[in-house]
Amino acid sequence: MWDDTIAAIATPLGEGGIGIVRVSGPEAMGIAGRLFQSASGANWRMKGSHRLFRGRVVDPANGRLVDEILLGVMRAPHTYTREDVVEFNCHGGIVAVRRVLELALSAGARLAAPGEFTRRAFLNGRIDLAQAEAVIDLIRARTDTGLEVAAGQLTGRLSRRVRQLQDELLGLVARVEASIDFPEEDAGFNSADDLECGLADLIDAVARLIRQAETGRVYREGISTVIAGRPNVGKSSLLNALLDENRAIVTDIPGTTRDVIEEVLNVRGIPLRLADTAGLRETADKVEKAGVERARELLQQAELVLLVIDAGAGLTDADRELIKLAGHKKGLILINKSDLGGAAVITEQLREMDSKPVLSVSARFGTGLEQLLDAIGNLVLSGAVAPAGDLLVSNVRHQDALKRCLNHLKAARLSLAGHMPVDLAAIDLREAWEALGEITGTAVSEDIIDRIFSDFCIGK
Ligand SMILES: Nc1nc2c(c(=O)[nH]1)N(C=O)[C@@H](CNc1ccc(C(=O)N[C@@H](CCC(=O)O)C(=O)O)cc1)CN2
Ligand SMILES: Nc1nc2c(ncn2[C@@H]2O[C@H](COP(=O)(O)OP(=O)(O)OP(=O)(O)O)[C@@H](O)[C@H]2O)c(=O)[nH]1
Ligand SMILES: [Mg+2]
Repeated sequence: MWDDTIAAIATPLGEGGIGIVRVSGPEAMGIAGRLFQSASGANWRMKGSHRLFRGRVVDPANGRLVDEILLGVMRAPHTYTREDVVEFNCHGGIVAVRRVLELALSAGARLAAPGEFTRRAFLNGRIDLAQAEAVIDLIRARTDTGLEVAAGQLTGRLSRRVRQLQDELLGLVARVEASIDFPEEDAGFNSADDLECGLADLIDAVARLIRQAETGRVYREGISTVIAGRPNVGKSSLLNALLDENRAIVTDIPGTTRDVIEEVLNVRGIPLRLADTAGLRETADKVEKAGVERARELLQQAELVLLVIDAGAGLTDADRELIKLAGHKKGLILINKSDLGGAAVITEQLREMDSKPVLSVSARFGTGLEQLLDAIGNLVLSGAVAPAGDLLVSNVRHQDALKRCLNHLKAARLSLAGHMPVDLAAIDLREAWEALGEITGTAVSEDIIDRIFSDFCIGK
């Protein structure tokens, strides 16, 4: 437990219905006592936990009324942080909420660091590290599916599975170590076979989680997608049609888009991070040139490319070059303006080039867009081994720990199969166990904890 008390604004700054200042720590009740006057006059400090009291916040320095509020009172240990917590539910607005925070700070609280409430929940043992990370994933989720994956991890689903694997692993370690201590009793082949079986099962289980992790990551982080192509082919029109709003400027003048325009689109539960870019061409215009450079960079970085071709213009040499440029990338070729005709010829020409899957669309008339969304979903989740409702590892840090775990398990299997000294296998199994512990936070450095929580927002 900590001896200091932290405070922060827990709601977004701006005009809103309610704004909350949250205070946690041993002095939380004392601070509320100095600032809050209950409307009923009753002594709120004596009345149970998890209650709301109506009253006002008064500046103790001058006795001036600051706001009429509801005070939430939650007593340790059954709180978010496991410490005493009070929440000032103020009228939403920048001034009232800031003033109440300032008063809490002058009454003895310290401004909370990003993620510090959740960090205390972790360090005080209410949640483990994977659950703490799920809190931020939940806040950042951009689709229902992303939310579902995060919410599952918040309830400790992933943590339970990891602990289960750790237990099985400890069982194996115990048996291996027993054979070190009493080698003569372990002469029988059966127990060695048993051990290898148990190890093989564990390897399968961990490998499965790793295979599914890619799907989890996609739901959590989304897919960076670039809409690229020659000028005037209808890239911005396509962005607008997909978003169903006039987000980007569309004109019939080639070179209209200069800056990158980014929006997130929910495609079958996957957050598609779409970037509309400047049409790719050589140009003397300084501004357009800068835009073209950014477009090229994005084309290199993006995970998915939607390469747009103008059906009315036919397949040009510049199109062919772009197709080659994007050759190694995951993506689709979209023949836009299919309402003008000519798409069939281009499709045939593209088939000869043996490039990416081809779809005909018309951004202007909205045709082919459903097929486009399906194709993107299939492409992104191709090889997906799990539906979203399954337990999915979605965090790269967890994925990385699982991979190291798997490597140690395989090393242990090798040394057992090669009849190496069993101590070697025991060491690898222990390290595999520790790699799993990094996920739940039982074996993790202060550095990693710092890095995880510094990514949170203030007040969480
Ligand atoms: N006003 C408010 N809303 C909020 C939060 C909050 O802290 N305050 N939360 C967070 O920011 C989230 C809710 N999460 C929470 C999780 C656990 C506990 C808690 O008190 N847990 C106790 C059990 C309390 C009980 O049921 O008696 C415990 O686990 O011991 C509170 C909030 C979202 N909404
Ligand atoms: N007939 C037809 N015209 C379209 C279609 N999509 C876009 N256009 C027209 O094509 C022109 C260019 O559209 P934009 O969306 O600005 O093209 P762009 O690729 O973003 O162009 P730059 O930003 O200059 O690279 C506009 O006049 C659009 O109305 C379509 O599906 N059919
Ligand atoms: Mg454009």
